[in-house]
Amino acid sequence: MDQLAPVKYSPYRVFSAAEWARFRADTPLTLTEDEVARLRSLGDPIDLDEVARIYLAVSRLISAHVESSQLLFRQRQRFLSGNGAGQKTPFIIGIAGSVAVGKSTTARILKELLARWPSSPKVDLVTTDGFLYPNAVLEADGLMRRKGFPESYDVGKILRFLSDIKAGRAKVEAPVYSHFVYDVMPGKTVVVDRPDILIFEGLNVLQVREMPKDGNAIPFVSDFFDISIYIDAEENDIRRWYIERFMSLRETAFREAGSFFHRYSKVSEAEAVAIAEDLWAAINAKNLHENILPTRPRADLILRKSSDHLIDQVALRKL
Ligand SMILES: Nc1ncnc2c1ncn2[C@@H]1O[C@H](COP(=O)(O)OP(=O)(O)O)[C@@H](O)[C@H]1O
Ligand SMILES: CC(C)(COP(=O)(O)O)[C@@H](O)C(=O)NCCC(=O)O
Repeated sequence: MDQLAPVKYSPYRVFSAAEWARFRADTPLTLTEDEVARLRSLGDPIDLDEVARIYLAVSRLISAHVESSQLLFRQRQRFLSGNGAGQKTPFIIGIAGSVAVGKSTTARILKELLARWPSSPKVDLVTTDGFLYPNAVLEADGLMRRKGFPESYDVGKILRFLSDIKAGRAKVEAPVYSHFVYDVMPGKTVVVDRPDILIFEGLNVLQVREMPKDGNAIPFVSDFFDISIYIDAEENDIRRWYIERFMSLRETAFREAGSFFHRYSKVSEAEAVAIAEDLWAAINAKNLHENILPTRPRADLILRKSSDHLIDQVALRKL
């Protein structure tokens, strides 16, 4: 008897961008070209076509999840309180991926699109960089070249923040980071006040940790997510985007005296490229290999970019 051909099982169904675009169905395009221009990060070429091709279907899918979780919540409340009333808790979306892959643009576009759905008028966005330990602490612990690695974040603070949000608490504060000064801003916070959706974006949001031996399991950050997205691309492309962004910032933000990288606006172009390459290789690429890429299989949705920064493939978890 013939051997059965080995079947490759994957928890994902993979779509080309053109196939994925069809799931937009009749979702209206509610953003303008100017709004997209305002939302995109430095070096990201995203335009209205990309929003229509990829992001409308993503927002439609997420919105279906939001609506069904709101329905489930009301039904559950009928069991708990007898009348279906009660404070609904925010739907949380996690967005993960490498440094310089374009997470912030995706997060900002989704924030605007999702806020236009009737089920989720209030959408907040928080980035995990605010939860990094301040430079003074990282310096004292010898972790300045480990920024973005798991040990550089106050994970307890992240878990308390997300658990307050999920508990339905009003006016929960999140700390804020400045890329310009390259540090957490002392005393500066953003207030998250019972949104319909919270988007929580950062390198390490899908990370798992070792279980403590004492049997008291601590939750993972991703335990609080209702849906998660990983932004993916070839490492060589991400590296190039990182270096190009560094070189553009050298012409703009780094020129200002208060910028942490100000000194790099004064070195030669070749030296600046070498510095960016070193930051990429010694910190961000290492973190990508060790801590970020291994979390990709945990995402519900993977948006894969090609070398032009535009999404050419979408993988959706089947279950
Ligand atoms: N040194 C810097 N100075 C100013 N802005 C920066 C700097 N580095 C990154 N940014 C901006 O910070 C945001 C987050 O960047 P990053 O953490 O690399 O994630 P991503 O590129 O995936 O959004 C982006 O909008 C980027 O343009
Ligand atoms: C601040 C970051 C860790 C990103 O943080 P995130 O918002 O993803 O938590 C990253 O942009 C960074 O600064 N990495 C350190 C190496 C570098 O300067 O590129």
